Amino acid sequence: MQKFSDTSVGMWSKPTVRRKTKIVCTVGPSTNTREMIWKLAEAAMNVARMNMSHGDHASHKKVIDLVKEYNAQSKDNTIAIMLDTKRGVSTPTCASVNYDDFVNDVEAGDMLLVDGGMMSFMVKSKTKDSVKCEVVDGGELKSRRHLNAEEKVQRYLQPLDWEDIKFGVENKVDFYAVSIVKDAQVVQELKNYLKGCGVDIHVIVKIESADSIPNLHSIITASDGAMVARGDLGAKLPIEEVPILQGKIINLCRSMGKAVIVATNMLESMIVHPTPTRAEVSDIAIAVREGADAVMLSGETAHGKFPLKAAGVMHTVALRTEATITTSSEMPANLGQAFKKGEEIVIVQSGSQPIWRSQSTHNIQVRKV
Ligand SMILES: Nc1ncnc2c1ncn2[C@@H]1O[C@H](COP(=O)(O)OP(=O)(O)OP(=O)(O)O)[C@@H](O)[C@H]1O
Ligand SMILES: CC(=O)C(=O)O
Repeated sequence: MQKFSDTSVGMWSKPTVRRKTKIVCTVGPSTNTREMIWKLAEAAMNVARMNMSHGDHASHKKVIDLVKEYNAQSKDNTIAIMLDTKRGVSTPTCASVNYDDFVNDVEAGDMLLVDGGMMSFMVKSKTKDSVKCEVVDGGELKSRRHLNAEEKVQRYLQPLDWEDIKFGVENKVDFYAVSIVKDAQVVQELKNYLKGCGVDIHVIVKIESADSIPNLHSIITASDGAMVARGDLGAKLPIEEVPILQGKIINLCRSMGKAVIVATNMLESMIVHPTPTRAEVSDIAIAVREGADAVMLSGETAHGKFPLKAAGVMHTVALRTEATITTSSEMPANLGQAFKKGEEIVIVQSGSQPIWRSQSTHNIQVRKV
């Protein structure tokens, strides 16, 4: 059990000035109590994310109920609920992968990246149900680490994903974040299913594989928004491509009137330290200036020592950065282009979910017709 030295919520009572960029907080062992959800909600959280790689349905249901309880009693604040359907891997002694076709999808010579590239294994041989590897970059294999097989694992919705999706429908969540979407078909399949269930759950595609990059436009068109999942992106593509892709995905989403979340490592050092690095602060400010609708905390709020401080830093940095964005000097990239004399334009208030856009600086998207 974690010991929390984070008693700092009193430092920032519920913000009186409205922040426009939304904050997604991953709820985990550090924050899954009534007290912590209340404090996070009052401090900064707009969306509670549950990572289905960890915990079980019973523990996630408890969090969903607490968030709904908070919403029911709160007069002026609503927290949205997001299920991240990603599934994890491994036990501490012998790695096992809960991906059905894993053995068929890898070949001798493939490099497997573990825990966002912290370790790598080269595939040597395989049997009907196991894969033998040589350790290339070693390290400590903790439980439930992610494993990426470079470009080989072609992802589609797995039986376990469907269990999570049905769980989300039963519990009326607001968003799914769907992992490793290779093409728009996966999104369509899910959207059709949700339509059949008569529920209004928005689908956020996680852009986290090189495979999805050529199909970005169609994937995002089919979805309600995208998440720049920098952890996996950085494990599968050269790391220097990540900030470039972040800018591209944000611009694309904005030009299409879709929500966009920037995720992973935003305040990573605050998992163990009470203050962030200056680089982390800049990272949040850059995402806000680039036009992200939301920024996300992962381990910082899920299992960190200072979840409330981390949420507070994200709040103040986003708020301060927004104050420097003026519509005259910092118009979205697509605006100048759209307003050429003689061209027809449509102005759309993007996103039907007020949780994302109603108070956003980035809420008006313009595109050519
Ligand atoms: N519901 C939970 N129960 C237990 N631990 C959790 C839970 N949610 C998150 N964690 C812990 O917090 C860490 C960070 O959460 P996060 O959602 O970033 O997951 P991740 O496994 O690192 O990867 P990803 O974000 O790529 O899915 C996890 O690795 C896990 O140790
Ligand atoms: C959030 C996530 O899944 C990633 O960054 O890979």
